[in-house]
Amino acid sequence: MSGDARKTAERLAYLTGFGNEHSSEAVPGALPEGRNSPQRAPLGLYAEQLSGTAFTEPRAHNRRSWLYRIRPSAAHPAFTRADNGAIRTAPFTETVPDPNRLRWNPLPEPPAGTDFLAGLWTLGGNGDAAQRTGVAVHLYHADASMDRVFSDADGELLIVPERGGLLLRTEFGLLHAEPGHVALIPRGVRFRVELLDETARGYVCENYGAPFRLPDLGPIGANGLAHARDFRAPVAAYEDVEGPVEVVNKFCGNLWTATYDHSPLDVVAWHGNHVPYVYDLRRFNVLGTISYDHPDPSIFTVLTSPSDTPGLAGVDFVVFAPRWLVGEDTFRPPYFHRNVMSEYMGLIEGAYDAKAEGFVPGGGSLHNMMSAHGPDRETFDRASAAELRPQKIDDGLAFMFETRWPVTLTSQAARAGHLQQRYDDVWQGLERHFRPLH
Ligand SMILES: O=C(O)Cc1cc(O)ccc1O
Ligand SMILES: [Fe+2]
Repeated sequence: MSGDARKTAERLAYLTGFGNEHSSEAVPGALPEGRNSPQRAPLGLYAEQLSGTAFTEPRAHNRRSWLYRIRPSAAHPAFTRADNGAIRTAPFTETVPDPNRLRWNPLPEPPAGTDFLAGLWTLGGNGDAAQRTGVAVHLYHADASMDRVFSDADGELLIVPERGGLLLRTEFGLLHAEPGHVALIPRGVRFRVELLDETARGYVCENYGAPFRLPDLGPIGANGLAHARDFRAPVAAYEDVEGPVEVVNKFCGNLWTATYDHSPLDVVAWHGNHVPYVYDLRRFNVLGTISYDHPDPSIFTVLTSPSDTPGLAGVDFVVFAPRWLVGEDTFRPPYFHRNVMSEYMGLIEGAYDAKAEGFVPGGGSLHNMMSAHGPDRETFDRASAAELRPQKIDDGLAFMFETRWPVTLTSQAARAGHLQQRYDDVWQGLERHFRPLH
């Protein structure tokens, strides 16, 4: 934690727009004009392409950036295996998939000196990182800034801070994320997390699949949900540091480490669309009913990672943001349901309208494929009797990672002391009210 880091974070400039062909140079003239790879790159820099999608993927989904750096990334010593800590990767085989409704309290305090990487704790996931399908759900709890640099070859990282601001120093420049924002680090991008407060806590969706993109809007029209212009990418900023820097690389489930003789955050200029970004969830344009019934929460999708079946996401990132409820003759909280998709939910702030108690900021719930869930008894009773005036829900910020495949727990999540033992009880006492007319 440092006051300087906070000042730096609060003064950052950004490039705006989702998926744009951005370009940025920290030193004038560092970006070549009219070509990507001139015979000699400007200012004695090395040109390097970073591909987040195959060269040949459709233009609309293609992600790549060109980086102009002090040393080429190739100039590094061999990686050797490092301890994986509490990080686990798909395929998840430590436990059998569990059909029960599950809920956790927040992660316990980390040992002093725990950085973001050491503080990552995997709850579970699905798919297979090496096949580039599925997700992992992680939580983190850290109390120290990273000295080392991390990159994840297995997937992109959607970081959802719940407590404590973060300064993300990336190859592309700096990003600032506070609770209520999300930050995305694309596959393979090197970064370091500095804490802006005493501790930092939150959630991470590691997406092995297709990069998150904005959902199509269909009949909604050209505007609404998350607006492309609200996504902020960094401007180029580089470290010119000679000297030992530990670089940790997550590859097919294992951490590997190498000590470089320079900082790999040495990109002086870049252009492209495979870039990190931050987004303030409070900018989400929440749409919902203005007549009756509770819309499906797909209406709250911020970002989606499509799978190979149209309409069936590898994972959707969904936010339950402050909004008005005005539905007439409508049970307004989330309905009872069973879903082919699997739902991991977390809470960034306040409360969630389907749960009166027990679902707390920093905690999470898992409602796996077809598991029956919905409002707890207290919420059901209250909402069934409520007077249906226009009502503002403005005391909470919850989110969901909704995935097409069941989430299998790690053994640490299945055995965790912070796993709630009696979650099923929230649906106890939902009495029968059935009264046949004769
Ligand atoms: O609370 C949940 O389970 C998430 C959810 C919210 C909602 O508004 C409708 C369906 C749904 O799965
Ligand atoms: Fe649900």
